[in-house]
Amino acid sequence: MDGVDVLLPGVDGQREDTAILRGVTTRLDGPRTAVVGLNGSGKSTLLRLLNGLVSPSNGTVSVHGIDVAASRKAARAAVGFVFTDPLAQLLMPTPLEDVELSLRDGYPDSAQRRRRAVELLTEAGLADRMHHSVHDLSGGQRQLTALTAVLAVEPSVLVLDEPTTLLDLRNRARLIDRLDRLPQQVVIATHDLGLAATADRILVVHEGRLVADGGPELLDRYHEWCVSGFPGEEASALEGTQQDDGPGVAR
Ligand SMILES: Nc1ncnc2c1ncn2[C@@H]1O[C@H](COP(=O)(O)OP(=O)(O)OP(=O)(O)O)[C@@H](O)[C@H]1O
Repeated sequence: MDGVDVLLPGVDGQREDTAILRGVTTRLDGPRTAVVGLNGSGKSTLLRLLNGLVSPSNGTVSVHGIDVAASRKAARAAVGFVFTDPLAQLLMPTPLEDVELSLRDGYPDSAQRRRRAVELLTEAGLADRMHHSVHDLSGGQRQLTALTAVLAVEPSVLVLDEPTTLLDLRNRARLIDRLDRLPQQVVIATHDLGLAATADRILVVHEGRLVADGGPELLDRYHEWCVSGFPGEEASALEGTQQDDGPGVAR
């Protein structure tokens, strides 16, 4: 297991008896991985396998040597997950309380916990919103609050599902800069190809399969596939477009 951060050997991801992913075999060992694919291709399912939110119907998922299905609690501690919809994970009435909740194990002293929570929210640009109801925050402020609460527990892997959908350009740039400076391994599912381009590795998921794996240069090809059809797809939106599988195609 040395050097292996996240390993998915031959995983089939299943949700409520429906097979979504088929035979995904990969090892996510680089610092920044972006998962791209069309709507419904299986990106979120792939991400959810990493912390046991989805269980594989076949194969095993391990994160830093932890078998996710066997040790769900340990996997959830290791894998911080930021959902597309921040309200799905904000449990407390205000950002301050939510971040304090995340810090309860690491900071048993309430005054220290509060100081640390204020510090983290200030760093995230949320100093003037930390006492507001999370329901009164903008979508982007909620998303930044959720990210702050997840990072507060210092997970070793950070998984983000569509983290820029609610952000304005300034906060998007801030997020990209923040992710860039994080020590954690980061895995992102996104339709934001500018964000994906900041990753050192790109995985392309199509119809539940991992169809390509490569560096950021793969994004040009992915863009083309979105327009003209994926390798092996019979119907092509642009007739006569050459579909050269070439390097980078996983299968
Ligand atoms: N709980 C579920 N039960 C059955 N099918 C599901 C369930 N959740 C998702 N699916 C289906 O699994 C497929 C993949 O969904 P997933 O959310 O992984 O896609 P995605 O690539 O993240 O899509 P998007 O870009 O639209 O967010 C979709 O066809 C979806 O309808």
